Amino acid sequence: MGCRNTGEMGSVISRVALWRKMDDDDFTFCQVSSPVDQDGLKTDRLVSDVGAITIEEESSNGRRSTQNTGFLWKDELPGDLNPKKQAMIGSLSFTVTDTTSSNPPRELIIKGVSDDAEKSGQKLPEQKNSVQKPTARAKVPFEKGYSQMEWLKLTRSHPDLAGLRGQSNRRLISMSEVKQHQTEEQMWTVLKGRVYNLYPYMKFHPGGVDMLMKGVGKDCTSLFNKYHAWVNAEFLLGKCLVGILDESQ
Ligand code: HEM
Repeated sequence: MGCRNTGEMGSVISRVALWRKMDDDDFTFCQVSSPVDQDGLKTDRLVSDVGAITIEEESSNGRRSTQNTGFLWKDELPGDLNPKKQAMIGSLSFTVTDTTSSNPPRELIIKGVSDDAEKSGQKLPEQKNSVQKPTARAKVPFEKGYSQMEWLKLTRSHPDLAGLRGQSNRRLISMSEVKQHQTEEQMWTVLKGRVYNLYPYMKFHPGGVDMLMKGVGKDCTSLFNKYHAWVNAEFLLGKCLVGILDESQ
């Protein structure tokens, strides 16, 4: 593997590529092609534009503006006392909300103004994106021995977490049958069209037993998605699969 230097590096910022030689684990720095010639993009122009973007913060009681200071945050007051931070990056300006601060809520505003529009004094509409403070998550400390790691270990070692006793887990199951399984050891739920026995997972659920109990005997898909759509339940509960929901009934 090698590298080429095709262009003259006229701009202040030179582009450097890190290449790893596959054969000897050695690392080499070298310049890569000129900003214009490879993909037709005038990247040196972009770099200089970036150097002129404005980042400014707007508080609920008004906006301050500061000069182009290059690609830097400008803090005129120390720490949280400073309601404004600003940096210039060409014709773009950013307003950033600090949702963790105890100050009154501020909004995130990202606006882009073209050089031409700026020069002609023409004002373009601002784009406002409100940033929502996430709701506090109800952390439930897990009991010793009931971490997700322990759960994964159990799924690998337990022969029948679903309680199938030899039955197939591809069987079609009606909703009324799901409702009947709300007993000790058989706590069925429907999640994304599949029927699971939640009983073995109860004490491992990071959201707590009470929360998971809300899903027993019914389709918990919407509750599940409300709290953690990103959780890979198919993987976590794979060994608890009892069957497939029969949606025709
Ligand atoms: C049906 C299968 C379910 C599985 C496999 C499951 C799995 C999980 C996992 C892995 C987490 C940790 C997520 C994280 O830290 O990012 C979690 C948290 C949580 N789950 Fe579930 N869950 C299920 C159902 C439910 C249901 C039905 C509810 C509500 C009724 C619920 C409520 C919660 C809550 C409130 C948390 C937050 C706990 C925290 O932030 O520490 N879960 N769940």
